[in-house]
Amino acid sequence: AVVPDTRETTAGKFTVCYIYSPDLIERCDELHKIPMRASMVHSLIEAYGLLRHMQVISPTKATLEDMKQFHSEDYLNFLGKIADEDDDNVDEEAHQYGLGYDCPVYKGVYNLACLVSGATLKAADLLISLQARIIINWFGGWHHAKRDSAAGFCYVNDIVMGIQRLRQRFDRVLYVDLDLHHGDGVEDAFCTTNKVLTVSVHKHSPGFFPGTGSVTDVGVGKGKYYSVNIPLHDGIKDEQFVPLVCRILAHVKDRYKPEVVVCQCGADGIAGDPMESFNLTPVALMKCIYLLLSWNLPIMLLGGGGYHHANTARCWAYITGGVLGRKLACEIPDHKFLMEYGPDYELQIEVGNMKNHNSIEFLKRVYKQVTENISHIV
Ligand SMILES: CN(c1ccc(C(=O)NO)cc1)S(=O)(=O)c1ccc(-c2ccccn2)s1
Ligand SMILES: [Zn+2]
Repeated sequence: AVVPDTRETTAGKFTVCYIYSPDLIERCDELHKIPMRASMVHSLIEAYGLLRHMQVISPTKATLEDMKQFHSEDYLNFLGKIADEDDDNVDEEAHQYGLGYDCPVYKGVYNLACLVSGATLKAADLLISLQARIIINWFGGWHHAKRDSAAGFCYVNDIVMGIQRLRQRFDRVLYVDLDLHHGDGVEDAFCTTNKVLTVSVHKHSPGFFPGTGSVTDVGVGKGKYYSVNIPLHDGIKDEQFVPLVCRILAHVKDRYKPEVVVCQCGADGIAGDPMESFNLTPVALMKCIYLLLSWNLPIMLLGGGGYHHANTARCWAYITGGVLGRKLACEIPDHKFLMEYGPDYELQIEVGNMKNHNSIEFLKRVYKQVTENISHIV
């Protein structure tokens, strides 16, 4: 595996920036589906002593103007209205903006939107200003949110805003989505342009959220063939996932010659996740990220899904250590959330024994279709 050098950059002492602020963590801890996950991720990275090897950058809140670059004013005004307690007819309108079940209405949601968007915009600004080559933001990666609605636990699409910001300085942006779910919100935002190439590898099965992202979904108009989808079935393991994804990414790199990379590293495909779909270990994500790092392009790593909180923290701490070229102890270090890592208290995640529904023939067919699509990239 290629490990990036940690030589000093021209601009500063550190090659790797880590986006963090207590306020950002507290807001993310309030997220309905992943309570306290943000604190667990940050605490484990801190407990492994990794913060001293990175430049820790506190994000600024996105303004309404910033968020209007992607989201509709109506939607943002509605999120703002929720913040005002006295407005009780919020519930009727809520559903038209995708708020309700999966994205519950709650008072702090506008503040969350500003912080989460600001964090990824800050990451983009750091890459644009050449202040660092690798930016880590485990509190972003909300890939389902649409221009005028929340979706799939995502209230705002920080990734789309970050990519739009990167486009002010870079001509061709590559977006890679390693989350279990199709990165539909990001693909939708850029499916008509050849200036952003989106690659999403995900579970694609009847009735599985969000249902989009088939291999024939290639983008439209000028964006045709600049949306790449790698649909998979339940049970895929590292040994099949890594060569498939890395070979496809290598083809994309050769054809598209991206200038900057954004990678969503959702951990809900890791064995043991309540989504019970893929059977990956963090090593699979790490190997895909090492390939991206080996290209020596400016890159932003984002979080995303991950519903086994301890495994998600294990995964992103492991990736953070890998990016820094530092080996992490197998034993989870003592820290505030140590008890969550029982009974083995180890960093490593054992692969599960679920059935693998991805036959060799199926994977060969997907690979053939995807590389056929990519061959049209000019
Ligand atoms: C809204 N859904 C999403 C949306 C996005 C994600 C995601 O992680 N996207 O990256 C996950 C579930 S959903 O309908 O599939 C589910 C809601 C609740 C689910 C659940 C809850 C507990 C255990 C297993 N699944 S899945
Ligand atoms: Zn997901």
